[in-house]
Amino acid sequence: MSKIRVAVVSYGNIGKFSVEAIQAAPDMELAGVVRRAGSTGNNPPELANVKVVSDISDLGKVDVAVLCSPTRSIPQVAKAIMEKGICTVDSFDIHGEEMWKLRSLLDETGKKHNSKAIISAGWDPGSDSVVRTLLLAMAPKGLTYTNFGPGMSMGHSVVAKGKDGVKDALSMTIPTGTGIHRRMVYVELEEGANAEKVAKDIKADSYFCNDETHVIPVPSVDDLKDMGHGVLLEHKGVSGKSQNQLFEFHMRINNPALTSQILISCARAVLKQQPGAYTMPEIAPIDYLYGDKEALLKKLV
Ligand SMILES: NC(=O)C1=CN([C@@H]2O[C@H](COP(=O)(O)OP(=O)(O)OC[C@H]3O[C@@H](n4cnc5c(N)ncnc54)[C@H](OP(=O)(O)O)[C@@H]3O)[C@@H](O)[C@H]2O)C=CC1
Ligand SMILES: N[C@@H](CCCC(=O)C(=O)O)C(=O)O
Repeated sequence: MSKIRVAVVSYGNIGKFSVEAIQAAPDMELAGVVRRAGSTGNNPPELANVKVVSDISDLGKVDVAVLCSPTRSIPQVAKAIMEKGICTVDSFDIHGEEMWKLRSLLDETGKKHNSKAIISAGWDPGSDSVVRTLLLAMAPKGLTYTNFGPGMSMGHSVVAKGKDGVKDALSMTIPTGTGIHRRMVYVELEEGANAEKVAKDIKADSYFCNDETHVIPVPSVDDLKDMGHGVLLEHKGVSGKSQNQLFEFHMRINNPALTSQILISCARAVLKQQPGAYTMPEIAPIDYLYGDKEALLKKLV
């Protein structure tokens, strides 16, 4: 059987780990990497034997594009690629209304151009969304708390890094209980940058404005960086008419490695869907897996 040809779009943390996950997948091959600067950019040594382009059309046949660009650029990047008839997966991490807007946009695009997308497919949103869904099926009434970290939020770090005057940033998520978090943002400033203005810009951003946020200038962000993260998901509720059902889902992880593995599993699943856009809870879990369906189900069920 021919392998699924996968392109990685944007080569930051998630892009790098996505290339590794594709190389480790028995049913996939890397079609190439799409970067803003293409082959003329400063590409790292591990891409020496990989085709690097600035336009996905230069990669020949691509079945799925794994989008590893900053979340706020995803609507534009995904739409343009889906219009070429190529499927996409992304880890867009703005929950609620913004997620729904993206789903609606890509659902319409997919139905028009015969392409498919799985959106918001990292670990949160992503696999945690599936866990939250199952917990509700197990105890429909009750409370769910998602407690992150402590650990590095890639999404928050990208946003802080994007502010004027910031050379590099690390946003640490500190859980304070019942789904509430404190954000410790370490910033390496550009020469002459105004630390107060940088702090104000970060705290005003919608990624940060609802949480207690501290912005701390440091000489080197790299000296502090550790991409570990984790979650404790708690659900206490009612099954039928019986109270006090308590569930916990806990993991400690390398953030980009897990995010990328989930994106690659979604790259396999997306090809099995009808044209349109989906979130992870909408996909049959078996579609994420490599292997014979009957054999897998005999083992898993
Ligand atoms: N749902 C989830 O669970 C998770 C989601 N994420 C999401 O993944 C995203 C990427 O994270 P990460 O890899 O750490 O980020 P990085 O900053 O390391 O990488 C992003 C890459 O995108 C490209 N890029 C940079 N700026 C722009 C721009 N303005 N427009 C388009 N492309 C740009 C660059 O690649 P190049 O130079 O090759 O063009 C850059 O290296 C985050 O925004 C986060 O929201 C991350 C973890 C978990
Ligand atoms: N979307 C997150 C992953 C979930 C953790 C989180 O949302 C946080 O630390 O705030 C990320 O970008 O790393």
